[in-house]
Amino acid sequence: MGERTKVLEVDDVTLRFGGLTALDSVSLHIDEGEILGMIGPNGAGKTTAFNVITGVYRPTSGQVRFLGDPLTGLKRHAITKRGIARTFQNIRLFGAMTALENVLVGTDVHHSAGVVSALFRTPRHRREEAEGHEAAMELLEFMGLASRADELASNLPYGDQRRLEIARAMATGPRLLCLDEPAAGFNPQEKAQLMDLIRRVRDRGFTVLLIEHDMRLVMGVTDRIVVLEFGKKIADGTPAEIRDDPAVIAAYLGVDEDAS
Ligand SMILES: Nc1ncnc2c1ncn2[C@@H]1O[C@H](COP(=O)(O)OP(=O)(O)OP(=O)(O)O)[C@@H](O)[C@H]1O
Repeated sequence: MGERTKVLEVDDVTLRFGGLTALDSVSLHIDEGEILGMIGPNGAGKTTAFNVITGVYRPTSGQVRFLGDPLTGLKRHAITKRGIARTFQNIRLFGAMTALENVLVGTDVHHSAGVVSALFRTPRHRREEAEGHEAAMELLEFMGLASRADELASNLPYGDQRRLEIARAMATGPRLLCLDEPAAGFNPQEKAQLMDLIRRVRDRGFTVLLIEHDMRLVMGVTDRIVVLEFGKKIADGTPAEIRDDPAVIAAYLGVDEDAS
C-alpha cells in the first residue's frame, strides 16, 4: 500500500483572540477517505479549529494546507470551490426554497456557464441545469429525502433539515466534508441512523471531519480521533486508543493535570 493522500494538513496553528489562545500550536492531518472525529470538553477549541479549516478565521501563526496547497488567506467561497464543504451547528438552510432547490444551490458552485449564459438559456446552461437537477435528486434519494423534494425547507421536520444540510454540502462535490455536531438534538434512534448515514457517505468516497459531542457516536463511526483541551491537541489515535488514553480520561473528568 502506498502513502495515503493527505487531504488536509494543519501545521502548527495558533489562534489568539486578544489574550485568549483558542488554538495552541495544533498540528493534525486528515487522510483521504477517512472519517476523523474531533472531540474535547466545552471551550476546547473544536469550533475554532473548524473555522480555521473552513476559512472563517485566519490563524495567528501556522498554516493550513489542502491537497498540498496553502488555504491561508483564501476567501470562504474560494475554499468551497477548492473542495471543502461544511454544515453548521445551528442549521442554515434557505427556508423559503424547496429541499431540491437547497441542494441545487450546492451543485451550482462548479457550474461554468455564467450569468449571461443563464439569461439567454444557452444549450450549455440547459445541459448543466438538467445534470444538476439529476445529481440533486440522486442526493436527496441517498438521504432518504426524495419524497420531500418539493417541500419548503422550513416545513421539513428537524431531522430532515439536518440531513438536507448534509446533502447540500455534498452537492458541492467536496474532497472534505466537515460536519459540525450533526447529531445535535437527535434521539438515540436518529443518532444510530446518522452513524449509518455517515458511513455510507464515506463509502461514496467522501472524506469526513466530524465534530460531535456524543461520545458513542464518535467512537462508533470514526477511524481516528483528535482530542483538544484548552486549545492544545492532547491525543490523536483510533477510537480504542482514545478511550484508554489517561490524558483524555482526565480531560473529560475535569482533572487538572498540572495540579498534581
Ligand atoms: N470569536 C471569538 N472571540 C473570542 N473568544 C472566542 C471566540 N470564539 C471562541 N472563543 C473562545 O475560544 C475558546 C475555544 O472556543 P471554541 O468555541 O472553539 O470551543 P469548542 O471546543 O468548540 O467548545 P464547545 O464544545 O462549547 O462548542 C473558548 O474559550 C471560547 O470562549
